[in-house]
Amino acid sequence: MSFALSVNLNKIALLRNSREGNYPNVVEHAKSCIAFGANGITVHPRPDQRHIRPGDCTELSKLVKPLADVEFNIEGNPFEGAIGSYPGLLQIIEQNLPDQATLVPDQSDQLTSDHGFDLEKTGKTLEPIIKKLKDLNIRVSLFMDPDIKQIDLAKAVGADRIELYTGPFAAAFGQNNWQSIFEQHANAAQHATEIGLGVNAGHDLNLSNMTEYRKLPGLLEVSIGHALTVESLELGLKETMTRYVALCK
Ligand SMILES: CC(=O)[C@@H](O)[C@H](O)COP(=O)(O)O
Ligand SMILES: NCC(=O)COP(=O)(O)O
Repeated sequence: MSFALSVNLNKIALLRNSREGNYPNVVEHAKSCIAFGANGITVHPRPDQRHIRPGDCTELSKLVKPLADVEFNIEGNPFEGAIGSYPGLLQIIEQNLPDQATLVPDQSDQLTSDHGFDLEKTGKTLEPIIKKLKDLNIRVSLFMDPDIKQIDLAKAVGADRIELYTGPFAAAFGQNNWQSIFEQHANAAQHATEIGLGVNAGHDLNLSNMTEYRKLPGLLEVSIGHALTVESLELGLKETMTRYVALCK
């Protein structure tokens, strides 16, 4: 059992954006996360630019792409076009050529991601987008609920990987029904692996619930941001990263 840890920097950018200036510095923070063992850096720009901005993607891409063993992952809604100074997710991806693009079916005004794709509705529109990204040598992952039928459709539209949406697991963790939710995720992950899809996971994972989620069969990568940022307030970034790196082994 060993999988990659990609650190999501949205919340570092959110803190920076609360004032003028560049403090905390997102790129310096990325360097520290990498020095403490991160295998990847994730960003999820949104049209309101409340956290990660297009310029951050450029700077982070410059930092991460020359590093052989660290990946850059850009997440977001591919159907979001340009709004004001926001150029749209696909343009950001095409300009920065990340190792991985994780496509997420958010509404533009969503507080955070809260569901996977319904590919019966959006599969046909996604298919050419996925092909275009893959032609640019970008690995494409789709944000999905643990639903076998939908996962089959993810394979059919050409995705390389799925990212299982772990919000409901995280919300249930420690209560009576978390094991049954984990079971659903394990079945979905097993099935995805069997049909040739890689399995990533993310949303509200933390040091506590990762002690169980790390057992997911075939898990290749977790992306973690919100809790990791909060935990580092108490533990410090180095200790927090050290604990995550140990959980990912
Ligand atoms: C797809 C996903 O689960 C994450 O990207 C998460 O939504 C972080 O985004 P925010 O930081 O905007 O909440
Ligand atoms: N893809 C999930 C992600 O990047 C981080 O989500 P969260 O830990 O901020 O909830």
